[in-house]
Amino acid sequence: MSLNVELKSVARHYGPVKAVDDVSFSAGPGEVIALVGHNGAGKTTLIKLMLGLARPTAGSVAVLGQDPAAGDASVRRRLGYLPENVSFNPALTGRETLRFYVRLKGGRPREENGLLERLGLAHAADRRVGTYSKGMRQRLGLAQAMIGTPAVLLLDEPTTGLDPELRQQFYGIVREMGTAGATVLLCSHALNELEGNAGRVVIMNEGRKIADGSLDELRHIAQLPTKIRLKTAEDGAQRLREWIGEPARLRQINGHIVEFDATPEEKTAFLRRAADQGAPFIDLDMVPPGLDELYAHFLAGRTLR
Ligand SMILES: Nc1ncnc2c1ncn2[C@@H]1O[C@H](COP(=O)(O)OP(=O)(O)OP(=O)(O)O)[C@@H](O)[C@H]1O
Repeated sequence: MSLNVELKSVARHYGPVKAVDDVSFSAGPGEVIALVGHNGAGKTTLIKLMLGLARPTAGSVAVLGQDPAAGDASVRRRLGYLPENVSFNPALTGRETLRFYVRLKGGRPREENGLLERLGLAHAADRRVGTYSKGMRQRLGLAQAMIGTPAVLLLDEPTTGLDPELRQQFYGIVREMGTAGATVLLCSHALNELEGNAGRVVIMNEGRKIADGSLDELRHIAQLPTKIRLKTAEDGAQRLREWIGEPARLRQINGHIVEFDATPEEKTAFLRRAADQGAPFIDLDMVPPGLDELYAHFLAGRTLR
């Protein structure tokens, strides 16, 4: 598979601060990747390195096969970037703003109109940006990043200021971009919404990459327990408790719902036993560890490599 982004042992130091330290990372077409980490973990610096706005102190960065800091305009045109804090000239309309960026980036003539439509801003296209809500400005920022259908899209905290419905629309657009072959890197603190919207997660801590993989891969590495929640008939809780055994592990949620944590092996053994013996429950939910739990696990010091 060809790679759209390839970082090899990259470091970026600012005096004594190791903003990025020995990070290797590659991404191919169609990958939607969540880049997560505490404040100051090095996420924005990584994005700046990929944009060519910062040069590595050590190691190499290649985006679309080129050094992004070398100033090759053809590579820059194929990169889309939504900064953390978008700011536009409030006196220009949405359409004028986008038209300006389309020209700057060498986009298609009148490309702004399709983008305004796609981002749900057509109705406000001729209003001044100064009158836009935060969510509208954010969508205008995304439209700007999508000019020229970029092969690599770098989005820093893209859903800040968007309400839940707009967030869903936003992730719909991100999925479409990924399906069309773009590499999308989403930098965010909103772990719960990244789950299900990013196929791969990269966790940064103090400039270093401490985990990298799909949620399933990270779950496999972390070996965190799955929550098993069982529902019984109104009068069946006691019988279920006795059947499961190990009362100390059980959490009684209410009169007929019991929950416990199971390692991957215990989960399989439990399901086998339930199928063989006809367990006394009427419904079962299994909740695997979420990204927030995996994040906490990897930050606790168990590094991937
Ligand atoms: N131009 C700079 N000069 C000095 N230090 C810098 C510079 N840019 C970043 N840093 C430092 O490098 C570290 C990583 O910063 P970076 O902005 O990459 O983190 P981040 O993960 O994006 O954080 P946040 O989630 O708060 O945006 C921080 O300690 C920051 O203060």
